Amino acid sequence: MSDTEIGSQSDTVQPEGQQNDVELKVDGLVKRFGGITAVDSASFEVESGSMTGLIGPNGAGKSTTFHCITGIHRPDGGSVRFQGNDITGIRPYQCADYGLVRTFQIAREMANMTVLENLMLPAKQQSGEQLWRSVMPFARRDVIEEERELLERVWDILEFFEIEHIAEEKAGNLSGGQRKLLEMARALMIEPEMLLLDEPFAGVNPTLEHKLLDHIHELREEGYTFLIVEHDMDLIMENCERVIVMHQGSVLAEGNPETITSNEQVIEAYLGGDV
Ligand SMILES: Nc1ncnc2c1ncn2[C@@H]1O[C@H](COP(=O)(O)OP(=O)(O)OP(=O)(O)O)[C@@H](O)[C@H]1O
Repeated sequence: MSDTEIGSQSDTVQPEGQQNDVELKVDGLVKRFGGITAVDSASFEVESGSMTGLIGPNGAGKSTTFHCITGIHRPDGGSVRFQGNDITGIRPYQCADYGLVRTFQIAREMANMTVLENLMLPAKQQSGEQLWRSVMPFARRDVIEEERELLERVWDILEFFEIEHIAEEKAGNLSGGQRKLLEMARALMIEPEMLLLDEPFAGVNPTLEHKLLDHIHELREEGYTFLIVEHDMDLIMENCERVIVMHQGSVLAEGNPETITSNEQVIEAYLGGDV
């Protein structure tokens, strides 16, 4: 284990050249909003331990697909399987039980909480901490031990993201880039196996963007799986080994960056002929 290793994912790292397992399988996914078919029979797979980019022009259905996978929207058709489990129509709060988590913008009500408090919260919700546990004397030792472990994890994650110095800062006072780091740190508190990142670099300055990318690569080497929606095409092509292109609700192409950038349909539909 490296000093910065914060998860228990290292066991799942695939030796080079070995066929990876499928982590996420989306099959014939459909989501309609009234007369609009936002996701139109989209099918794709994400390999375990991979860094996969999901790209496509505005309105292609990327966010809706994310929402369907993580239970924010209930799909109208198709299925979603995660590590072989059928999670179609899952509730958002159930995702963490499966080890699947997506980053969320820091909600307004969290802005008044410190970075530390923001990190404590998801793990507490996750462990299902209940009031009775803290008032029953026989449970107190457990609670204290749990709190201690939780704080240890919080500080490990703060160190990993190099944001210990802002631990006591209110989330609302952070810069855009620091917020993105906090969003990812919060997701990691849930101890996921796969992270879905929706535009993780939006509004992030180049220095922090590099830092964030380094962290993602480091986590990926530990065995975490990433599916990233991002508008910055170059960034996806340089950092993801696999790219899925959505267009008008469906998957137009899938493959490594080289294949995608030379795919005629992609060039026509998405890149406007300018690769
Ligand atoms: N809640 C909703 N109600 C009605 N239509 C919606 C809703 N959410 C998305 N849509 C529509 O579904 C289509 C797909 O939208 P979606 O946000 O998934 O695309 P996207 O690829 O993420 O786009 P962008 O890159 O611009 O964020 C669009 O036509 C959008 O207007």
